[in-house]
Amino acid sequence: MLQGAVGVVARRCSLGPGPGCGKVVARQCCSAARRREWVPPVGRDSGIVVYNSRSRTKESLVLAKDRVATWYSCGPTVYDHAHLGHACSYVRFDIIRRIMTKFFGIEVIMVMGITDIDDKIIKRASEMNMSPVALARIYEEDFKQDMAALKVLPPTVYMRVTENIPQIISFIETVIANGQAYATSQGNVYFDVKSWGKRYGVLTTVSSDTQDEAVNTDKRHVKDFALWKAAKPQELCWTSPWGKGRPGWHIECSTISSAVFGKQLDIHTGGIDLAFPHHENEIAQCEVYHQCEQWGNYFLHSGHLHVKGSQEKMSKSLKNYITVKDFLKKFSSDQFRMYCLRSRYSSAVEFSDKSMDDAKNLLQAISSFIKDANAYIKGQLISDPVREDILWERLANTKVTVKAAFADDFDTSRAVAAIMDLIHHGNRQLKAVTKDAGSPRSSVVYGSIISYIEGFFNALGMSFGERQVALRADNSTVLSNVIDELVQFRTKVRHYALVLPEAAETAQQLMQDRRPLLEACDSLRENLAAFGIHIKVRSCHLLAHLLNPKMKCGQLPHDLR
Ligand SMILES: Nc1ncnc2c1ncn2[C@@H]1O[C@H](COP(=O)(O)OP(=O)(O)OP(=O)(O)O)[C@@H](O)[C@H]1O
Ligand SMILES: [Zn+2]
Repeated sequence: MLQGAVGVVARRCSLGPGPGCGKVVARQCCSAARRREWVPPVGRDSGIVVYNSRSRTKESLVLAKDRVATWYSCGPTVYDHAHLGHACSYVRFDIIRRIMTKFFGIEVIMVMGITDIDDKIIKRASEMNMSPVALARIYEEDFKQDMAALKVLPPTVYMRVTENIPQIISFIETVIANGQAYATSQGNVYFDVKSWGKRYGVLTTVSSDTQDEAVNTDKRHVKDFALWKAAKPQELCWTSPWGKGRPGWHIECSTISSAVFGKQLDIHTGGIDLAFPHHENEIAQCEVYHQCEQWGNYFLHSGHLHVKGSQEKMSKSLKNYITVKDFLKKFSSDQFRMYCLRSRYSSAVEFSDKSMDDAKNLLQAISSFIKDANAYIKGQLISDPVREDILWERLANTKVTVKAAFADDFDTSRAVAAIMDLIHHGNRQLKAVTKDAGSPRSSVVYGSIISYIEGFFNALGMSFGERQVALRADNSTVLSNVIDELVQFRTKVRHYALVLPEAAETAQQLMQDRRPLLEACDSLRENLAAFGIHIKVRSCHLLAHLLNPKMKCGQLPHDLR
């Protein structure tokens, strides 16, 4: 594994002279008025330079904890099949994640939020005459399957919005208590953008200074955005201090990220369309909630995938999309990955048959080189003598170029070009001849080249040659999600069965009534254990307390011991 240069980073404020500036800094050196400037975090330099949308320039990626990156990724809104635009964004970030892990030794802890309640979900569900939650579950599962088919590594955890409503409500309460949001008589809660002032507009140049009174709405100002939306009649909703309703879009990600990582977040990613307003609003909310100066140190945005000749991104609403499933009927995930590798993650890309042909041809060239080199090593391909010294040097240079390209904002196209150049030289030396002159074979250098090239592509989520692994990801992902659902269902049933009233007599009776539920949970746990699935039960003391603060462990139902 190649390791990036690391060192403790204690930096000078980049803002130049000013009160308190110019010395070795933590973040607080800059006045609020100039706060839109990004301040390098204190931590360890990863050895990678990234384009940071927060500072709008390339910066050294400094991680708060040595070789550990906390990463929040905005996930999909699950109301339809994923298309190639989504695939492009998630595959590109998957490549980045793999580069960080495999080439720079960084452990990535990634959280992805799943938007499983929103206007589009509600609309589609009503068209299909089903509940929004059921619809969302179907497309969430579908998304996970598509990602597995594209060999995108799952995040460390997926977090659904609907499973974090109490956390979202309490987050909003804090933003209100900190004076930056207001509830209206109609049961909506808005972020007060105007009074956030110059702090608004971190990622894009937008002004909060609008005099406009909002029309036909209960907002104070046009730019104010919803943290909580009052429910329309018949809509799925949750009870809140502001009445029945549901969360706004931006608050979901702020809450979920904060619930897992607190106020420390190294990397935040999403497609470029999310920079404004979504990420801008997430930043505002989190900085109010955490009362901090800089939430989210690095914002990385992927460029859009366009259909050739179109200015518009591939999108469901524009109906100009190809679903991942349809695409994979014609092409392989390796071919799509190669298509993605050929441009930098942040640039816009055109999708066309020609671009897929180019990706296919490159893969073909790599495969045929690996085949030839293998044949040469085995003595099935006879060649004139090889200049080994040149090849060893080429190989060493390629490794240096690849590492440098990756360290430069994950320049995958330069890295692939370096590999293709190595292949070009490898091929040039393999001059097939019909007559074996008995000269010694240069097996080791070709073996090393193959091993490096295969290692390179495997590290990026692809596979080549004889060692190609048949993926059975689809089934295993479905199974693992089914298990998740089952375990969650069991947890809910147990929690329900364990909540008892204070009055001892009623509690005893209810405990008797609910015993079958707990026994069923118990036997499910035992039965799953037979398949190697172990559900951990919470400690006896905690459960004892839940059940009845006075009850002793031995008195607990079987499942709780
Ligand atoms: N054409 C595209 N190219 C690249 N990334 C895209 C494209 N379309 C969506 N994304 C990204 O996919 C991720 C999930 O997006 P989301 O589920 O919100 O889809 P969406 O933007 O609603 O899609 P659509 O516009 O098709 O309705 C986001 O990070 C978004 O930026
Ligand atoms: Zn988000």
